[in-house]
Amino acid sequence: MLELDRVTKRFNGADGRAVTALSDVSLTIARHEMVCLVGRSGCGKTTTLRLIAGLERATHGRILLNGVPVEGPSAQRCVVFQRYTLFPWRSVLRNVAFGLEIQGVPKSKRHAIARHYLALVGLAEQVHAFPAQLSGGMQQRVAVARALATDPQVLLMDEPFGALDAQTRTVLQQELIRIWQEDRKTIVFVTHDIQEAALLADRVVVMQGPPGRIQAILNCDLPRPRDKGAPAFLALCDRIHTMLEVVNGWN
Ligand SMILES: Nc1ncnc2c1ncn2[C@@H]1O[C@H](COP(=O)(O)OP(=O)(O)OP(=O)(O)O)[C@@H](O)[C@H]1O
Repeated sequence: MLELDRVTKRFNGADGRAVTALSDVSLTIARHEMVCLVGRSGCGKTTTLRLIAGLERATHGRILLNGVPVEGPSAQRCVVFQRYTLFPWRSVLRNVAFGLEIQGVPKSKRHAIARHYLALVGLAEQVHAFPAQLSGGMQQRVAVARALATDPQVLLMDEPFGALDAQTRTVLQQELIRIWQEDRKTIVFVTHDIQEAALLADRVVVMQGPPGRIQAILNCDLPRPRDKGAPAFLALCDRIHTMLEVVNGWN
């Protein structure tokens, strides 16, 4: 469904020298797949997401969604960033309805859709609150609901739970799996957290860089829900850890 075909991305660095953020990266992602990108800071994970989102253009190579080249942002490819990027002056309901408003969906319909997704992320009671009245975890749920409300084919998540405490993070991971199983989106998820990758992914893509490259891909075929205490889960975490260690010299 989603194909990165020999993608290279260069930026002009602060010192005027070119930085190769990605070098010749190829990856094919199936419909309904959950793929996690892992790797040390600077290896090109965010750049990969931004290219898929159409927020950046590849220097070389192509990105195809259903065979059609990605040439700019689209409601079909929605990003959830690490920090909740809500409009502070809009209520929760109107934040979630924003993308639909842009698409010209009538008010009653867009509010009904927004309420549906807010209920899905457990915020049915908070529809009239403003972002500043919510906790960080709640704001991030709103961001997830907003991304889902426009029914994108691909959800791009850039460490969406990275700023949250461990307990809230666990709740949102479980919710994301539930929503993904119900909604069957294709998800590309960036994380630094090995447990998170093991919990979520169908495949873990290990990157190294700069220049960013894919060094290894690991299939995670444990049935869901995955039990973090189960020996098979711990073995999977260990395999991801070992791959990162081998690729990046982590320990
Ligand atoms: N707009 C930009 N201008 C110049 N260089 C950039 C730009 N965006 C990214 N880079 C460089 O490209 C490389 C990859 O950055 P990227 O943000 O994709 O890495 P990352 O793996 O997401 O890192 P992190 O885990 O720290 O978020 C880095 O060397 C970074 O400095």
